[in-house]
Amino acid sequence: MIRTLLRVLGDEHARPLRRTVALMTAAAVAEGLSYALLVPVLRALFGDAPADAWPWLAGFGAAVAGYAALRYAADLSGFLVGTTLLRGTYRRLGEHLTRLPIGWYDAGRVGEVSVLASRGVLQALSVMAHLLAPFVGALVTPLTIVAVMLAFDWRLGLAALAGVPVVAAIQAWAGRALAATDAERHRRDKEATGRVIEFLQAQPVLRAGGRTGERFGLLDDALREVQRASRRTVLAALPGVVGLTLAVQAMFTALLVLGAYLAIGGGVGAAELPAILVLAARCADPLLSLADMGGQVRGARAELDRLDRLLRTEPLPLPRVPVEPAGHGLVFDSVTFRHGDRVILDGLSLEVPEGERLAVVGPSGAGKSTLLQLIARFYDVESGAVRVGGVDVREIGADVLMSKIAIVFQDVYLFDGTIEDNIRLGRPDATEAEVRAAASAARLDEVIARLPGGWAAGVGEGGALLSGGERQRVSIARALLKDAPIVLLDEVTSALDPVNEAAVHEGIERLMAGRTVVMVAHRMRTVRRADRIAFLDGGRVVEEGSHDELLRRQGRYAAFWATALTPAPGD
Ligand SMILES: Nc1ncnc2c1ncn2[C@@H]1O[C@H](COP(=O)(O)OP(=O)(O)OP(=O)(O)O)[C@@H](O)[C@H]1O
Repeated sequence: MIRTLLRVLGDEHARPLRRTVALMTAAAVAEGLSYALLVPVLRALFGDAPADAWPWLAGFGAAVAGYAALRYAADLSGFLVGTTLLRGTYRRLGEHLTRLPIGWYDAGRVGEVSVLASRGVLQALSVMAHLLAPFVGALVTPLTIVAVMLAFDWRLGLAALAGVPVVAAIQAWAGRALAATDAERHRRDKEATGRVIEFLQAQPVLRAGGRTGERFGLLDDALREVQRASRRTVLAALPGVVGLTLAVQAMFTALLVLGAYLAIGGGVGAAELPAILVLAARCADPLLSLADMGGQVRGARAELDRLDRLLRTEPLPLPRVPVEPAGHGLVFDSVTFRHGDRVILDGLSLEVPEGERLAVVGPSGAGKSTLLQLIARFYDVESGAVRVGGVDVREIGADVLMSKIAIVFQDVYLFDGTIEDNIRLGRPDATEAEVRAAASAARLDEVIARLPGGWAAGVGEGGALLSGGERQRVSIARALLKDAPIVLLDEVTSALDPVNEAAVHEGIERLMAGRTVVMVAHRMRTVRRADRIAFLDGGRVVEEGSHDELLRRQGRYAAFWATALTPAPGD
């Protein structure tokens, strides 16, 4: 477990962690030894010269004080290391998540990562802060006591030692029995969290469709399954707990009988027997707590394994020697890309010279958005290459690549802060005047003037307090502020009212000026702004040219607009 912990956290934490475990072990040994001194103390007290007990009592006091100091140092170190590790783990997890391909983030992952990041990491690392010291104590203190018993009377010592494999076997058996139910409970937990997130996010759709009750039923079922799985886990843990309790009591009874037998035969002094029984009782307590702690340690270990698996998911490989792109032209060179088994782009080749505006048109699902995502390296291609400024995007440093690209997506996500905070994300070191200029260029002034708090008004989680068009304008201002030479636009005006649409178009026109642009277009008005159009279908570019050229050709592009512009019956 310590090895997994170190793999998860990195070697820089190895020394403090090892020091903490060493302190905990020393404290546990000191505890065992302090109990052991009871034997000579009692022997002297009940012997011929009770005054001989004084030095032993002083030794006992010193041992207890030593144990207390070591325990304090071990607990403090465990707590400090635990909190440092917690911070380090969150940072490591955060950094790793930002490097994973966007394609990794499917719906199931959201639930999984939420559970892991909230409860999982805490549970895994609480072991360090709260559980490791008692756990080490529960193992090491009884072993020390057994060693001392061996020194006093080998027969009683051997009898106590015989219990060690029994306890270990019961612990291992209980662990195996629980592993399956633990995994099932975790799976149910993840499912339920996914359902909760879906239920919350889909509220507008559910209410509009009158399906709230139905989906709540599914959520309720998932929560009931969690409850059942938890009950199964508790039931599966029961034989282990009862087995351990019985084994420890049986050991204690056996020691009592053996001790009495030896005392009657004169093999053990009458004063030593109670002392040895006190030691045996001190052995039993921590062993019994093992059953309880074992479950928590196992749970923490399972979380740690999950964290380890997540951290070992391959991020997009970073270039060993990053190359600086020379210019801002774009090239797709025989690019093939799949989502799972499905080929989305099939040997696609395309060129966008620096400063040109290319519109990508095609039927739904043709891979238009995927094309944009490959330029920003949200995924790596299967074969071929995407080049920016003549350099394969895999050879460009991630920061450099992202600094060259501004993206305006269909779905705009705003963070719960002010409009200014959200625009500033485009370039955090921009001056206030620059942020305001970007806001004006995206025609956000009128939106800000309407908001009760003006510039200081919050936009709500996900930008919920703004309309769709207003959110689009914020994302355009963000892109304007970024002032990147390449602009990627995923059709942004599909569902806007005329006022918002005009404002958004105006912002976009400023955003595109003098830059290399690739825009996914569903509207004729957007397409006509492009220098060139690529019509995508079946994973390839099937037609390429200007709007007028392609219309004259009377091919797929012309047919596409003819269908798109034909009013539906009843319109
Ligand atoms: N993360 C994903 N996992 C699996 N398949 C995906 C994923 N993202 C997209 N796809 C599939 O890839 C195909 C291309 O998607 P893409 O979004 O690029 O199409 P598009 O041409 O932009 O479509 P639209 O015009 O409808 O937005 C679609 O069939 C989609 O179902």
